[in-house]
Amino acid sequence: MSLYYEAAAILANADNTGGSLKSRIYGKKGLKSSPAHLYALISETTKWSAVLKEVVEKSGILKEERKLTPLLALLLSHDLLLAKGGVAAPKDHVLKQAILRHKARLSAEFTKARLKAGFHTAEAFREHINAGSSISNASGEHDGDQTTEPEHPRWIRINTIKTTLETELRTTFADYQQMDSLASVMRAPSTSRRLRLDAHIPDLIALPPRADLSKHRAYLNGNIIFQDKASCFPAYLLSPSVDDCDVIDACAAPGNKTTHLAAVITASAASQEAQPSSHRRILAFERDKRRAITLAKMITLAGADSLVTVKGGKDFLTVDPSAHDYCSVGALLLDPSCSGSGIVGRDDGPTLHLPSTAAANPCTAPSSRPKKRKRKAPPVPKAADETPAPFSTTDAEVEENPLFGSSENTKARLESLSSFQLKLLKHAMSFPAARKISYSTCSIHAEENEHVVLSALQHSAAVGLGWRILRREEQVDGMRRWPVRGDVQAVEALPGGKWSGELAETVREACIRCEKGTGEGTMGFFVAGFVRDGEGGPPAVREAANGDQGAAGGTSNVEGEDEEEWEGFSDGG
Ligand SMILES: C[S@@+](CC[C@H](N)C(=O)[O-])C[C@H]1O[C@@H](n2cnc3c(N)ncnc32)[C@H](O)[C@@H]1O
Repeated sequence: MSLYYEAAAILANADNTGGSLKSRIYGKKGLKSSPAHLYALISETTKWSAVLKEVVEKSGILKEERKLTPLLALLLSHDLLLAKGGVAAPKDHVLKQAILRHKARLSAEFTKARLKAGFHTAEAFREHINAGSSISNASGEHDGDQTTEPEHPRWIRINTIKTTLETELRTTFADYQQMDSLASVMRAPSTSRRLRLDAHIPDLIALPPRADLSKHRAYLNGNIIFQDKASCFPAYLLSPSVDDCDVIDACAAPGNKTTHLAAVITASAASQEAQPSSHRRILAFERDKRRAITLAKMITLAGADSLVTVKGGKDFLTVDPSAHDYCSVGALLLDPSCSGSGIVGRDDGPTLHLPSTAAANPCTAPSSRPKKRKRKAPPVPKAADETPAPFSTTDAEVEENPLFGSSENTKARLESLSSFQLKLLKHAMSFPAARKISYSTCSIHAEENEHVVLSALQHSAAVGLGWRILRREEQVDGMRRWPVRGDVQAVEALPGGKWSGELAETVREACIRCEKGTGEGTMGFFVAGFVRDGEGGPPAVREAANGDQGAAGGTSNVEGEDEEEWEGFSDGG
């Protein structure tokens, strides 16, 4: 029986493997247990670990059972108390016997913990923990659906390709009350009928945290799309006009920003009485073939097929900007793979709470059992009271956390990501007719954000081509009004940088940041816009194009394919 030993070893992560829990389990060679079983056991145990820690400590079993490490005790007590099939081991197995000896005591402590948390039934307790809620408001202070801390709202983008805000307010949200403040929505129970029209992004609404519309017809038919507010910034900031002709989404899957772009373009064409689909295209690149399939499905669901051409399995960096097909590309949206450090629920996902070996049942005598162990127990990770568990199990699609590991790993990873991101940005700048670019990440790290922007701005090719930052006062209304701007220290701290004074302030003001965990209800995010002034532009270039026009500056970085891997889609939903 290796399940519990294998699960403990994975949790301990002694070899410091990077990546999400899922990728670490499924990528591990030579496992005896089923990866699915391991994953379920570890994630469920982690979810319950705050409760189980207390149960294990109060029962005093760690003092009595020398075969049990804190990790094994957590995993086994989880299965004993909560798994349908109980402990998954033959009845004479040493671990099963060790935990079963204390079944009555553990069950009693578990019931005490439930009652202390204010739940009169096991089902209610289970629901509470499954909803990702903590037990910090225990001790009888449990307040039902009402939460005390602001949570992340459920952001809904109205898909204006298929419907309108007014129509949805009249139908899908007919029985909802429009609130004056986001706070009153963020603090409301998930089932409450409250909404808030967003103050910055058109056609975006906030619903209470965890509001579940996933089975609603409006969601299933693509009239509404779940998309974090911050994730709506890039397409809105870019706001390509009819004059911008074709638009590239360089890193498109799963397609939140592509479909938003399509909606923005459709709206701008309607306001200018132009026909979007007859002249304009969105070219959506996605180098991962599997993810390109998801992208295509999302585009169809959003009703954007006539506008979007999916370039599935195609690496944007290998595209020749001077090729005839791209001569009318006037705007590019770049939302490359990043560390994902801004994603809500990534670093603050389920935390593993380890029972302390020092905690003993005051009624239990210290163990006199022999110390000899047949099997070397896996090393014990730091208790999560000090350090969060190195993974998040919040989103099936967002499954890499490349920054897990030592600080050297983090530094190296950030360097590799930012050099990939810069390469992508410089490549985008080399499209001959391009006049607008938006660059975004769901990272909170300056290395992936302000530093990439500044490095691009001071790159000779960008300077030669006339690229500059899109200043705050030039931005679309909602972005201009958004209060959180670039980080001053990040701007001034660019290694080897010359950014200070007025110039630095202009760039800092131009950069847009979102912070997670604030009353704004966004994830951590960064976006900046670039523009190029001057003559030319897509229609003129298109007319003049003869298929062999060279890319000015020739910065198409196709050499040395980037080693960067898929880090997960940026939106967390
Ligand atoms: C952060 S996600 C994009 C999320 C997307 N913009 C959205 O809003 O739904 C980055 C995506 O870019 C893809 N990607 C990374 N490098 C690429 C490249 N060089 N060319 C094309 N796609 C790339 C990844 O496979 C991944 O699907």
